[in-house]
Amino acid sequence: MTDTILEASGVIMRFGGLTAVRDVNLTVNSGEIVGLIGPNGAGKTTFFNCLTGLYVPTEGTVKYKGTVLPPKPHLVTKAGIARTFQNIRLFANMTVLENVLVGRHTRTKEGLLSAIIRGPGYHRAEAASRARAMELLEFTGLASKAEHLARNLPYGEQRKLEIARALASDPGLLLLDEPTAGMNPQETRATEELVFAIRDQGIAVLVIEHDMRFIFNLCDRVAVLVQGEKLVEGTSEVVQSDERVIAAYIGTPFEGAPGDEELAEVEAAEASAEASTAADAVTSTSSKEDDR
Ligand SMILES: Nc1ncnc2c1ncn2[C@@H]1O[C@H](COP(=O)(O)OP(=O)(O)OP(=O)(O)O)[C@@H](O)[C@H]1O
Repeated sequence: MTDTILEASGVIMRFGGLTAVRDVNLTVNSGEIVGLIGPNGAGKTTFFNCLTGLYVPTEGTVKYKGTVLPPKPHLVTKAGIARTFQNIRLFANMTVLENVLVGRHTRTKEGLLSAIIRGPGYHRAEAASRARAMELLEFTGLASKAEHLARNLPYGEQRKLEIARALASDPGLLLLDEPTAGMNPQETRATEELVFAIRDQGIAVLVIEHDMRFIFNLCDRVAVLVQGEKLVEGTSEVVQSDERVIAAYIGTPFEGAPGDEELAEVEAAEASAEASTAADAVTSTSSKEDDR
């Protein structure tokens, strides 16, 4: 039996006359990585915002582990859903470790009074939070940068730090909004590994991404939004070969379509093969001339 942890039913989000999300149903089961793709303006981020309490859907319900979520982001986090944002939202002048500690606050029970008095309970809780935060920095490969200011991290590591901070709330479901935006191919590959490792820790993942290779490698299931509506949903194999998806979004069949890097490699290999054929031709002509 599958264990559904997120269940969005009939979600509609209107902004005045514009309907950004149209009657979308989506589930995420425990242990799953689910992708949400679609062209720019399809409603993906708006849908995420409806799931995380940033927007109250005009219609529809969102349940996490069978309970309707409260329409407040911090309560949604407390319930067990964490997220990252399309545009990095770190505390730039805080250290890497402090950023993760901020993400931990929904899980610390110590109140304001305890923080002011700074009694033994406070110190114990703080030590436990630091230990957990360091564990997460180890997990995301940022431990050696714990004391660096967040703003001094390279871009790819800032994105990783956002993930570490989201994990600090001990979520059961992690929502990632374009986690590889602006990354080079190596960083993208490392992010893919990180998401698999997160899933292996028992955290389900729902991810928005424009990088189709990343999505199709990673996801157990992919849903496609077009103009606010869910057009198709299925396994990577089903979605990437669906004619409607190819027409509406991908443009050309995904299979075998090389990325820019691969294209450059192929062209370089062809150019070098042509050059060596030409060189062979010159050598063989001159050796024929020598033979005469
Ligand atoms: N707060 C808002 N007020 C009014 N319109 C909005 C608001 N947020 C989003 N929209 C509109 O809703 C539609 C869906 O936008 P959304 O950002 O959700 O798309 P998206 O699929 O995430 O796009 P992208 O891939 O470019 O991030 C767009 O037409 C957008 O202009």
